Amino acid sequence: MATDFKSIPIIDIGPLLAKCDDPKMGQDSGVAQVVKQLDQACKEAGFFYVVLRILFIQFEPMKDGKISIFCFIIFLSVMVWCFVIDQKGHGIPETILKQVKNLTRKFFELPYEEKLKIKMTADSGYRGYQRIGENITKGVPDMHEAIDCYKELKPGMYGDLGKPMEGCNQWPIQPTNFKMLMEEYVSLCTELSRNIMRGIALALGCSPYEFEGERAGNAFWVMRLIGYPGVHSANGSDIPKEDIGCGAHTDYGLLTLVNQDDDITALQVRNRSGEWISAPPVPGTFVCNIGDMLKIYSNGLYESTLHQVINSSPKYRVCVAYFYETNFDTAVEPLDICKERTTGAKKFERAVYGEHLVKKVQTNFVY
Ligand SMILES: NC(=[NH2+])NCCC[C@H](N)C(=O)O
Ligand SMILES: O=C(O)CCC(=O)C(=O)O
Ligand SMILES: [Fe+2]
Repeated sequence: MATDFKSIPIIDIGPLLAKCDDPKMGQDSGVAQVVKQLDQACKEAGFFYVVLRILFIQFEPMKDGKISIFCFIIFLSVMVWCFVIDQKGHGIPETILKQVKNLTRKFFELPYEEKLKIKMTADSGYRGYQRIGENITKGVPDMHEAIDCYKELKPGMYGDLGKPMEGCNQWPIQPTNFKMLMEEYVSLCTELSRNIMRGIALALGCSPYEFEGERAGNAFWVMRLIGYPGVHSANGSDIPKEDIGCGAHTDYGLLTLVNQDDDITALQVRNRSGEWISAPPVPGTFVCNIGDMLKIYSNGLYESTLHQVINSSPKYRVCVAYFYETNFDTAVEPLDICKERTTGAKKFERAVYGEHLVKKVQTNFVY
């Protein structure tokens, strides 16, 4: 149900995060405002940015060179207060967003043989390193390399359903502290996603906990550390050859958090008339988008929007995408309240998340 959006909205979710553990959060006016913005963004684009903390870009009283001591003291106190809030762990500090991308870049800079030490195979549960062109989208090899990680599935945990994804993540020894940082990052993203999903649940007219318990109380997750080579002019030609870094696709679960490089615009989102709208980097934010399971739950009120990646810059682009999903074995069907809000009829058949994932993974990689 996407519209002809021309840009992707930016939402400051601070007020939602401040109240997200209060069962009465739905009655808070700050939360209500965030929920309204989430609802609109999910209906119109299926994509939005979340700002984790308000940044002071410009201090107004300093603009014309005049500044009173009083204003300056207020300014300093606000800065100190923001610092304290940050230390309390509301939101994810921008330094961690950067570190995760830096370590990812360092890994991709290693020699190919080194990267192959954690090579992905079907036997590794599709966990590990995939070379450029190994991931296939709609029959075409994607011009990216990546490390794919998934929440660990113990042998037999979900019977035959889980079998193809069973395995442990493969972490490189170099760069050092890789595993530790990435695991910390996953737990921060999991918590943040759960909280954003509380806002989305309210936006759909549900209880804030609609996507917990049986549905996503034991949320499965996926993380992809991705590198897209830059373009180079071929044989002295002035026209650089543009490759598709990642072909048009939708994401599979509930909500994706994209932590992209700060200086390259490459991610594009398709609107209703088929135009590709850029999602340029906004430092300190995540680009969030809706996955196939949320499209089903919402009976199409929210869509899992098609997107693709084209890196037409000469620079190598790094992106870390975290995917928050339902429980692995959850059978997803349109929620009653969402059927009422749409045509009344059920637009999608029930789907088991794990089956959907396995089908996708087995067509993405042909081993
Ligand atoms: N898990 C992902 N989101 N992978 C990226 C999407 C590309 C994948 N080959 C697909 O067709 O879906
Ligand atoms: O690189 C990006 O910006 C997005 C990657 C993506 O869409 C994906 O891995 O699903
Ligand atoms: Fe995606």
